[in-house]
Amino acid sequence: MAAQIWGSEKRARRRREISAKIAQMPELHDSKPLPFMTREEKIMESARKLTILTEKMGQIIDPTDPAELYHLNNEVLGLEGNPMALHGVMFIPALSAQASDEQQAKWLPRALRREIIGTYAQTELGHGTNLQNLETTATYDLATQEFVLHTPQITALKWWPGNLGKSSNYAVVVAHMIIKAKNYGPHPFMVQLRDEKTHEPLPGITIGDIGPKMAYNIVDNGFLGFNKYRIPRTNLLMRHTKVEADGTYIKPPHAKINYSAMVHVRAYMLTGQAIMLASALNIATRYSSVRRQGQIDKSQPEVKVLEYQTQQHRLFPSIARAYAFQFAGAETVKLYEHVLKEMKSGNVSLMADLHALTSGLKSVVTYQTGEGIEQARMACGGHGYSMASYISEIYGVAIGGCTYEGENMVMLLQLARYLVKSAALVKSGQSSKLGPLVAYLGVKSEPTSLIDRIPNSGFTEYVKTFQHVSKRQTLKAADMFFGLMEKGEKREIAWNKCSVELNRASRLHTRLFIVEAFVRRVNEIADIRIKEALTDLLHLHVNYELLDIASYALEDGFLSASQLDYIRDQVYLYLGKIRPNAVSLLDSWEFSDIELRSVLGRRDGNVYENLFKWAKSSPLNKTDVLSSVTQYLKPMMEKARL
Ligand SMILES: CCCCCCCC(=O)SCCNC(=O)CCNC(=O)[C@H](O)C(C)(C)COP(=O)(O)OP(=O)(O)OC[C@H]1O[C@@H](n2cnc3c(N)ncnc32)[C@H](O)[C@@H]1OP(=O)(O)O
Ligand SMILES: Cc1cc2nc3c(=O)[nH]c(=O)nc-3n(C[C@H](O)[C@H](O)[C@H](O)COP(=O)(O)OP(=O)(O)OC[C@H]3O[C@@H](n4cnc5c(N)ncnc54)[C@H](O)[C@@H]3O)c2cc1C
Repeated sequence: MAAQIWGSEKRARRRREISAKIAQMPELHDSKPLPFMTREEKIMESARKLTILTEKMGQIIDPTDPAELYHLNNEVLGLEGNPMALHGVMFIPALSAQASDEQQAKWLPRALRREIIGTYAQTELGHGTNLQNLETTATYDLATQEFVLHTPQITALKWWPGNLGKSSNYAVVVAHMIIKAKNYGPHPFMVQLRDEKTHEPLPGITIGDIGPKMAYNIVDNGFLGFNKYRIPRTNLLMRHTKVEADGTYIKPPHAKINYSAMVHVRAYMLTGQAIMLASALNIATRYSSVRRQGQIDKSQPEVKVLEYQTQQHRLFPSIARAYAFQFAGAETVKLYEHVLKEMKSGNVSLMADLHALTSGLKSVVTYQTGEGIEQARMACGGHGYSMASYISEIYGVAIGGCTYEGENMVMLLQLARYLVKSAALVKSGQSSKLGPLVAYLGVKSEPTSLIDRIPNSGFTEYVKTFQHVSKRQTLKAADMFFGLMEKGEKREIAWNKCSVELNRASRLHTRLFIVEAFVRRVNEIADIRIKEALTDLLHLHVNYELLDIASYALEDGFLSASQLDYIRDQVYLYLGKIRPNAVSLLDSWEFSDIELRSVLGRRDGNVYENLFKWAKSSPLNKTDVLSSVTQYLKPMMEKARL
């Protein structure tokens, strides 16, 4: 199963080997539980481990393999981030996709050797979503052949970029490029921020940390201002766009090619989200098979809470989602790598499809991951609320994904643009022009669903039902939009008035893609035992998801009430079938105790003894009487007693 999750037996084996090596290297372990550290201590601890990793990485992993590096970071540095999180996630990808060969030769080896630390500085205090209205400017000075970076007012301060505040000395900065008074829109520039020797900010740069956040606090998300700060012309990233010495602008082959670093993260973050969801579920499911509370049959002893159907219903559909996200994520990364290769050689024809797909997936996956993690926390009762479970930290980090890389509503609307264009093709009889991801929009469906009506139909009738609701909602939302415009409404106003319906279409389309990715994977599996376990999970997935969106299929009578009863019964049937496999389905992800950082989710199940040990190690328990008591509470009580 680990081979299915991680992509191959070799990958699963390598992960195991890496974890085993890390287990033998105490210098790479947290020196004390992270929840007991201040933010400064956590940052220090992370930097300490990061430096050792930089030295010893070659002994533990193949540093050229991104999957091994990702695993190493997860184990050693953890999900709260590290001082170089954005260096790997965005800085290097931005340089790789947008810098010319010559620029790459100059900067990439230094970045890869970690001679410099970089980030991606795009979002500003006043604007994040609406990139067209960013306010930082890069004005070309023809006389000196330099760009002058400037922050015209407080809202133009870069705000949020990870590791910008304290760790990075370079950044890819996005600024409006102005040449001879003409604004060419946002472009990426390579900018040195700090002196390489002293790490002091360079003159003309104002920089710092934006303060503590809901989670992810090892990362120093920062602010950055420029006061007429000059960089050479050749620091504009010039793989796709060029500015010649005389100010001549050579435009890129696709208007949005400079957005590729964002698409990179959107494609890769799906597996990251799957891992966080599976981690929280692993903790909650293990704990649920240790925790005993109440009886189902009063004549029997107390049961493990995992025996309760409500507990299973709370956890198992999310287990199925974690697998589904992992499989859909693997497909997306493959597609991204393919499109990136094509893009580098000038073929931009697939960018729109990739953008639409990743926009929808990013939004649905982060939202459902958040839902699943929160359910996992509640499934642990009181102990889930303790930081000893570590689930609240996983939740805080995971839901950041709903916001970064494009706020979810906004990204769903990006997918909706693509769906509406596709709907227009269907309506004008041009279905043959539909891309493969939306081809189903042009296919006539049966008048009613055949779920429960055709024996041994596998998952076909489920997929057709998801296709039907997605198609119907897309065409309905598009009709609403076109109808408003026909009535004379301006395009943008009509769009806003339909946006809730449009986003519903985007969600349904994305959920269909996730179901199909899960079905494709299960169909490929040769090992009969693995196939059987995953088929059960897929049964739960399709039935649970369909029940969740049933109103769309009921409103036009595509599903009947009796079919709905059947679907509901299937959910209960598969909850029971999955129960014996539940812990194993999560243990198969092979998270080590070091990586999970959870007292509740320990592999050995020795929860109570370790909870007590953990509590005793709380800094508050260093003394029996706190100074807050001697200074305030004790005098208050004494006064009251007089
Ligand atoms: C581990 C944790 C790490 C955390 C890392 C987090 C890092 C960050 O958050 S970095 C900052 C991320 N910021 C964002 O994601 C900002 C979100 N905003 C955007 O991406 C854009 O403003 C966006 C896409 C919403 C709108 O862009 P805009 O330029 O205004 O275009 P818009 O007018 O809406 O669309 C124009 C066309 O471009 C297309 N388009 C937009 N983006 C892309 C793209 N990336 N690829 C291809 N086409 C695109 C649209 O589909 C549309 O096509 P059409 O006209 O055919 O329908
Ligand atoms: C943990 C974290 C890490 C980050 N890291 C980085 C980084 O490394 N580099 C970087 O540059 N940035 C980073 N960001 C910033 C992040 O990318 C932005 O916060 C994000 O893109 C959302 O933009 P915003 O803050 O402007 O939200 P807003 O757009 O102000 O969103 C507020 C509300 O307005 C709605 N809204 C906005 N526009 C529309 C619209 N057109 N239609 C409908 N509704 C709309 C949204 O849906 C939302 O409900 C990070 C943010 C976080 C939380």
